[in-house]
Amino acid sequence: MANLVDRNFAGGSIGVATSLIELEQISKQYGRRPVLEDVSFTIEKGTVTALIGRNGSGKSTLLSILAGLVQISSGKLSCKDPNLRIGYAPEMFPGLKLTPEQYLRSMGQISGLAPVLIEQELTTLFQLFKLEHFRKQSMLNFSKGMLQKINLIQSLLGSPSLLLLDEPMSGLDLPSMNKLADLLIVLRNKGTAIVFSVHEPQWIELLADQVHVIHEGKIVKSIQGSEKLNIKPSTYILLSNLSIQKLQQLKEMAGFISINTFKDSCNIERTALTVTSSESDTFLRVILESGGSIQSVEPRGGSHDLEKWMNPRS
Ligand SMILES: Nc1ncnc2c1ncn2[C@@H]1O[C@H](COP(=O)(O)OP(=O)(O)OP(=O)(O)O)[C@@H](O)[C@H]1O
Repeated sequence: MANLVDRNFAGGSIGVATSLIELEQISKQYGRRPVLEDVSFTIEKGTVTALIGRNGSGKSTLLSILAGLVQISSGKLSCKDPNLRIGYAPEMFPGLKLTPEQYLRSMGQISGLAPVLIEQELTTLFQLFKLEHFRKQSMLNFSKGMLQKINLIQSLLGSPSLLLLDEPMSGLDLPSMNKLADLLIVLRNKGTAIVFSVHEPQWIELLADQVHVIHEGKIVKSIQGSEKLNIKPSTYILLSNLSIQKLQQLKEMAGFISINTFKDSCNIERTALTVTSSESDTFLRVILESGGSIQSVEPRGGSHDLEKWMNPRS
């Protein structure tokens, strides 16, 4: 797995389109309650599909269905590749008593991987996610970000041909996010199909070949190719020392795009805030006036008009 990637490859796809999975009007109900309705799309080899939508819109349910863990109530799900190997990183990963090594070796063995291959891959992946020094420690005291890295490593073992990631950037610090993004681009260019749920627009822009917007269990918009995305500049603000109430206030301000709290390498809690560039001055003023500290402010490429997409009635 290379660490260096030409980011300009993002947004393209390789070779002739080969379908791995086709969903035709699938629906899912829990009891009488519809959670997904008439969802249809195809997953092609060597492409990245982003699922976006508000909390509770059905993204995790759709990923669990693709992972084969949840049965559909109606419709048709066809797997076109009899040798399809699926890697799945669910949204929640519990802290276990086991060490990362014990857990990941067991997961590799359960998936039928040879012990030698498991060791090779673990060495590479522990290095990539900077977890070499933690491989023999109990995961009970791991931070959210460390657990997320273990969750991701588990999904990557055995070079899956379909990688399903439920909010993969959640809890990661910025360097780890960038490394993961680089790795996903490498895998995509090698032919892996990736489907991920995401809230942060910068990852959609960087990674996605197509985007499905889910609202109340239905796909309300599908966008193919980054050139059709509605782009506007965004600003990434790294900050600390704000109360939960103040962070909530930021979320409700015009121009808010996404927020992610994580612990940095010195175990200090930081918050990464992405906002539209046109509103960034207002956010900076509110953060400082509320007693927060600002560590960095960076312009980001384009972001998408997620609010508009995710709220089709507005
Ligand atoms: N096992 C379950 N039993 C009953 N209802 C469920 C179950 N799993 C999910 N739901 C409901 O299905 C709906 C969709 O949930 P889902 O987790 O798929 O949404 P999501 O888009 O992934 O949300 P988030 O962004 O918060 O993770 C929610 O209303 C949720 O409460």
